[in-house]
Amino acid sequence: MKTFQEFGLDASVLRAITEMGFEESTPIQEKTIPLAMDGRDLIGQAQTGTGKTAAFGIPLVNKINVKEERISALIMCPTRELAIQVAEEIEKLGRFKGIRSLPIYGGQDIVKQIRALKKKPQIIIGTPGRLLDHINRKTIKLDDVQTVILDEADEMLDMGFMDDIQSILKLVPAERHTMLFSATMPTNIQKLAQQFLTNPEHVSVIPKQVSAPLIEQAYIELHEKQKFEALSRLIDMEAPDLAIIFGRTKRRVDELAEALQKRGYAAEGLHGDLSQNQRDNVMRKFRDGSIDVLVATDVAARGLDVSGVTHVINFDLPQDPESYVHRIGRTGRAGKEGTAWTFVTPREIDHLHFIEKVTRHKINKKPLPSVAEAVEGKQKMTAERILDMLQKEEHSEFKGLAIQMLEQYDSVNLLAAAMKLLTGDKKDLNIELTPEDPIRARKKKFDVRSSGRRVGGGYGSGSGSSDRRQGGGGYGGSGSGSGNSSSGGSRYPRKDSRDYGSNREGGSSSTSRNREYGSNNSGNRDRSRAPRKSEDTLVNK
Ligand SMILES: Nc1ncnc2c1ncn2[C@@H]1O[C@H](COP(=O)(O)OP(=O)(O)OP(=O)(O)O)[C@@H](O)[C@H]1O
Ligand SMILES: [Mg+2]
Repeated sequence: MKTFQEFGLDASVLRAITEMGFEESTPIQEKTIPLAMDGRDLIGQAQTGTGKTAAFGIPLVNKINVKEERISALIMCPTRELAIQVAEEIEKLGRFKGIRSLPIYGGQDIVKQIRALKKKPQIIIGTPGRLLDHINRKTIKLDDVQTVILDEADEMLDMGFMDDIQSILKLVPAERHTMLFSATMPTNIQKLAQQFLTNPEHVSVIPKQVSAPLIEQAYIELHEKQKFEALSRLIDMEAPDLAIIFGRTKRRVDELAEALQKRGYAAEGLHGDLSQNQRDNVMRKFRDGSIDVLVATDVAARGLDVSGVTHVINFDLPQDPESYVHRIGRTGRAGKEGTAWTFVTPREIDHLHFIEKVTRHKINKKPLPSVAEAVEGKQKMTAERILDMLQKEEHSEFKGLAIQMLEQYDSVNLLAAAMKLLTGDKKDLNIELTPEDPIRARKKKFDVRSSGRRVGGGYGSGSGSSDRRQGGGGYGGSGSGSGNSSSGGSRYPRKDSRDYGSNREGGSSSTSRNREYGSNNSGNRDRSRAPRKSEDTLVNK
């Protein structure tokens, strides 16, 4: 791997990279940075957690002229959380150079944003809907934009942002540098690239396995009713530093977060029905460790990067392999190890095997954790906490008392009693969650063709039987020929059960919302735009 010194970057950018603790470039960075520094348009594809943000962030920050008082770069992201996260990374990269960047997303006070825009940021990181709001209000002008980056482009299109993205791109001067990053390369992404990129270089760093290799994957077969008990035991047994638990619906997430709190875990829920403030708060707490369990819908599956997530638990099986890959990709990031557990009810086993097949990764079956294992895990945790305290030497005020007690009592008994107190008893509350329907593979519908398009193809797997009618320039089975309009019936409705609608920015522009939700003719998108009831009733049954 190349060191960052070898790219010929600005000293201030190098300093920022060093301060961020990056020593070597990741494969996607090694490939994209030189191309981007040459001003080449590019399409980038790489596994989760491999540094795609810095892959475009570094050359971008390197190139920006800090004297510029107008917006010279625009980054588009699908969700608010991602806009904030990407903005933070850009901010870090640009710190010593003095670059001004600003995230712009729906749900945040627009007046505040307008005020912040007056500080003349050079880089705007935004979600398409809210960006368009500002453009219409003339509070954002794109006349001087020289670089455009689309992050998680496939997700943006799946969320129905195609029209918005096109409107925005049409307003950016044609002479510009454009980079597009996407996990998959379905036809609509290829079309978008054709329309808006100039002779792009395809950069894909796709190993054989779809998911990051550092993630250990396991599943537990159980009944819906056993799930919560199993989860508590699993958390106790594994003692995660930080864990993300995925639930299928918003209701599920709310109930689960509350149930975990009742049991004494520091958990909170994250889904699209929360206000922006609430969402920011939850993410802040999770990042700073004041909660260690984040319960989320798929809203948190894409792109989110929280360091120290050691465990991902799929409380409910994800709807499709792609979602599985993104969910588990929240751990095992940046060269660290992680563990992913998935709960599967007996009726969902076929679907799990389908996920294994498409991701080409074996998911090992594990038994339900026993009470003994849970207890042992908790005890170990307590011992670790004590040793930790010992090392920090912050316990001197107790020493006097300890000496006194040791004169009267046996040391082993004393310590055991203290440990029991510290471990605490799990409150044995009876927790009942509303059951979710199982996901089942529709043998016919989950055919290789649709899977090849979404995942196999997207990750360049090109599994032998996938439909390759359109060849799909270098992306294996990507060109399955199921464009939006033709895909309608045969594609499985991957979004229907997701926390989806309100993940979009709650922008103030009703016009753009109408456009986003209403008048597009893609069967797939229309269905996913259905009212929230669809969350609770899986179409995929
Ligand atoms: N060269 C590097 N060395 C060490 N850490 C890095 C390097 N580049 C990026 N990172 C860190 O790796 C983590 C993952 O990066 P990032 O979020 O950009 O991944 P990603 O490829 O966009 O993943 P996803 O597909 O999930 O969006 C971040 O915390 C980032 O700071
Ligand atoms: Mg990313």
